[in-house]
Formats: sequence, structure tokens, C-alpha cells
Amino acid sequence: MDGTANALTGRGLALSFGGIEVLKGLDVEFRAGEITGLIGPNGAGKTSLFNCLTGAYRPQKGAITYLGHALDGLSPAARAGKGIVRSFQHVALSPDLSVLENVMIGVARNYHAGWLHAFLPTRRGTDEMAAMRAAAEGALSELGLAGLEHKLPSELPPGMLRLVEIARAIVGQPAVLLLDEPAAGLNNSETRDLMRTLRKLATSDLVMVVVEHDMDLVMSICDRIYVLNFGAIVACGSPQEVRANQEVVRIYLGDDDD
Ligand SMILES: Nc1ncnc2c1ncn2[C@@H]1O[C@H](COP(=O)(O)OP(=O)(O)OP(=O)(O)O)[C@@H](O)[C@H]1O
Repeated sequence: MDGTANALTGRGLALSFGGIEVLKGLDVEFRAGEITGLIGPNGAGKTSLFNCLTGAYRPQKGAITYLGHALDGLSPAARAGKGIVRSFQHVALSPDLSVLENVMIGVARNYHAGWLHAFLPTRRGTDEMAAMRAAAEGALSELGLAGLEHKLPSELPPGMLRLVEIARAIVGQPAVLLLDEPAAGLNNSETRDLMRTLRKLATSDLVMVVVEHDMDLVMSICDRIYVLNFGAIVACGSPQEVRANQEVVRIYLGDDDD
């Protein structure tokens, strides 16, 4: 299938802080049905690009479109309402909520019964809560976390917390899934499981973008890879093409591979 019609695109994206250019007029296209990798050395601009795509940062120049519609000016919440969700480089779970409740937050936008339900339970509210709970249990199970629903985040090791955050990102069946260093803190076997899960999630209508320093993961699950350096794209292509690119080898893979 040609996923370009369902792509998330950025054209001429430029972002600077206090005169320092962080993104230098980037053109990117993240296609449905593909896993796109975004790699590059520390400080290259990968997270800043994610922040522009989700609306947390407003680029000074350029345009972002999804399904051909402009997203510029939309808040992060409005973009999330369109199914554009992300996970964070640093795990951001609510410490006082259980694992299940943290994941249910990912589908909270499907909850319409309102706060009154907390005091006067309604049929609608009860049904919505049950559906949210079932969705959260399904997402946890998909990430191999069944049985941990009632734990608090403080009771889980860092690798599992990252998986909980990914469960929260996928529970609402996003249209665009932006994962910022999903394998950070995972051990080898958790990373392998995550790779299988991400490949399984990569359906023909999902746009998935992964920022990651784990080259084995990037090279084995991504269909296409963008390489950033100092806010500019220095290469884009299949894992094989990127591996063979001498500029990439020089600036990045040569230093950090394996
Ligand atoms: N809010 C901000 N204010 C000032 N500078 C910022 C801000 N956000 C990012 N930067 C700068 O932008 C540059 C790119 O940072 P960014 O986090 O996007 O890089 P990265 O490629 O994701 O790096 P890493 O792999 O280390 O996460 C860095 O020099 C960073 O200091």
C-alpha cells in the first residue's frame, strides 16, 4: 500500500532558541504502514522535531500536515485528539496511580460521562469505565505486562515503566505513534520483546516514528531512517542505504554502532 497519502509531513521546519538554530529547514515524510527511524548524535534535534510534530514547540518557519490537513497552530491536546500521540524520553507516569490507571489515561478522551458519575454512578459512565479498563488491560497484555495492573510505578523496575508508558501511548489505537527512545533502560530480552511488539503494531494505517540510540533495534525494525546532525537531515533511506552512507558512518554509526 502507498502510505504517502496518510503521511505526517513537515516542510521547511525551522526552529531556534535564542538565535541558536536547532532545526534548519527540515523536510520529512512519515508514511503510514512504515516504521520510520530518526537517529543522530546527542543534540541533533530529534526530540525537538517530535516536539514540533506534537505541538509542544512552534517552529518559526515551515508547515506540518497530517492526511493533507495543516496542524500548525493546533495545541498538543488537539493533535492528540486527532490520534497523534507520543511517549517521552524520560518516563512520565503519575506516581500515585496504579499501572492500570496510568494506562487508562491514554483513553481518557473516550470518557464523556463527566465528573458527576463519580458521585452518582450512571450506566453510561459505568460502561465507559469498563471499556477503558478493558482497553488498558489489552494494551498491558500486548506489552507482556499482564498481572501488573494494580502495582504502583514505584514498585516496577525502570524498563517496565517504559513499557507501561508505551502501553499508555498505544491504548487509544493512535493514528500516529511517536516513540522517543522506547528501548532506553530495557534489558536485552525486554528490547527484543519490544521490537516484536512494535513490528506487530505497524499496521498499514499507522504512522510510527521511533527516535532511538539502539542501532540494532533501529536497523532491524525500521523501513526507512532519517539521520539528523546539527538540526539538518544528512541521510534518508532504508537501513541498508543508511548503513552504507559514508557521511552517516563518519558522523554517527562509526562512533556508536553496537
Ligand atoms: N526548550 C529549549 N530551550 C533551549 N534549547 C533547547 C530546547 N529544547 C532543545 N534545545 C536544544 O536543541 C538542541 C537539540 O536538542 P534535542 O533534545 O532536540 O536533541 P536530540 O537529538 O533529541 O538529543 P538526544 O539524543 O540527546 O536526546 C540541543 O542543543 C538542545 O540543547
